[in-house]
Amino acid sequence: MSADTTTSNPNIQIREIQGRGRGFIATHSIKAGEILLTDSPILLYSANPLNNNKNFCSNCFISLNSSSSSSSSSVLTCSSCSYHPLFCSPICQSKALSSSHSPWVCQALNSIHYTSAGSSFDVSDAHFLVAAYNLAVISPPHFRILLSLHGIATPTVTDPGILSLHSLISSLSPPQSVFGFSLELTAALLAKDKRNAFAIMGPQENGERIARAYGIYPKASFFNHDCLPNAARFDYVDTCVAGDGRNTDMIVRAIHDFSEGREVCLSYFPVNWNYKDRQKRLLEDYGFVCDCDRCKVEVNWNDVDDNDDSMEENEDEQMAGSSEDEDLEQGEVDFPHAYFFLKYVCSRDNCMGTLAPLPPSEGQISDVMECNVCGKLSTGEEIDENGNGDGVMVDQ
Ligand SMILES: C[S@@+](CC[C@H](N)C(=O)[O-])C[C@H]1O[C@@H](n2cnc3c(N)ncnc32)[C@H](O)[C@@H]1O
Repeated sequence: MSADTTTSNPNIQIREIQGRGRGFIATHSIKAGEILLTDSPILLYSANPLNNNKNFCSNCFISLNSSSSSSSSSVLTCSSCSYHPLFCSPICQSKALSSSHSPWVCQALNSIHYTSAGSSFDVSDAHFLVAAYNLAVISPPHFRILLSLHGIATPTVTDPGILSLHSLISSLSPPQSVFGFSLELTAALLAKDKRNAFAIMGPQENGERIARAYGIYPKASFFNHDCLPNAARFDYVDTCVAGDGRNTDMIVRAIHDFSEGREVCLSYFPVNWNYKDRQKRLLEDYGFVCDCDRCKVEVNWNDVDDNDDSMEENEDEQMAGSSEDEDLEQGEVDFPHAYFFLKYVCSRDNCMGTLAPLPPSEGQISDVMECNVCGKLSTGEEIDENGNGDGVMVDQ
């Protein structure tokens, strides 16, 4: 099955790249902050479907306390559900009841709700499978796209986790579709999810950001990984009009200028992860050994094997010593990518988000950087929403 590899941005194109499958290549020089891709999910499912629904709309995942959503008095529910998913508006309720929360999904999630305590399956994986088998019925073209994404299951499925999830879905009498229902299909779907799902992060009441939902994005799934990415993804789940279906769109922007012919890469996790954790995650969840420029340097660090904070320590050493020419030279050898952390990693405590400039305006690159985790806008100093340098930190 071939995937649709067209994009609406003529400056990037999906191509086959040796040893990396498909990926995005810049077909023109790219400007810092440029919007490279806007993508809508073909499938969304809650990160915590059974316990954490009261704060977010179960359809569009906007915060029910957000100024963009309806007031809490008009929050709607599904009368058939014992775990009470909530909807931010009549539009979301009606969309959900005919798609993501169809009668079969409703019945399946209720059943999972009753059987999940003490069971061996992962509830989030179970919810993904319910959403995916539902997609096969409500939107076969989208299901075909899901099947065309990267990720294959082993020919003989023996993984106890997959076997138990398949038996659970089987007991829920999934609706019939042209794609059928089989252990192989269940395993393939789980592989697609593992390789391609993006977490949609949003702030909780205490300000901490958690994954509210996971989404499969048909175009963004073609971004390969680099431990020093040149693009970053932004989501604005609480800042759009509830029910318009666009607040779960993902926007990918260039972090800095780069030239035609370069591959456009995201980092699949926060860039401050150390070498060992990065390699482990990439091998276990994505099936490859990373040999990017940063990994080629960090593989030689002595403390790579036994120090979990190796990257941070080397970075601190480099920054602390940078006033001395001699130390700087040594730091450049040990950690030539320190500039990335100084320039493109958020300095807010415990944030570690990636910074990219706001989109260029009339060809002019913006000097306002936005953090893709905490949303802080900054230039050299903190600035407010209107771009004024008054020392105010802006939460979004
Ligand atoms: C989200 S998909 C990216 C698109 C994928 N290359 C394709 O052909 O559809 C993730 C998969 O791409 C491949 N990949 C991503 N980054 C890579 C890298 N830096 N080196 C090698 N393979 C990579 C791995 O197979 C990974 O599981």
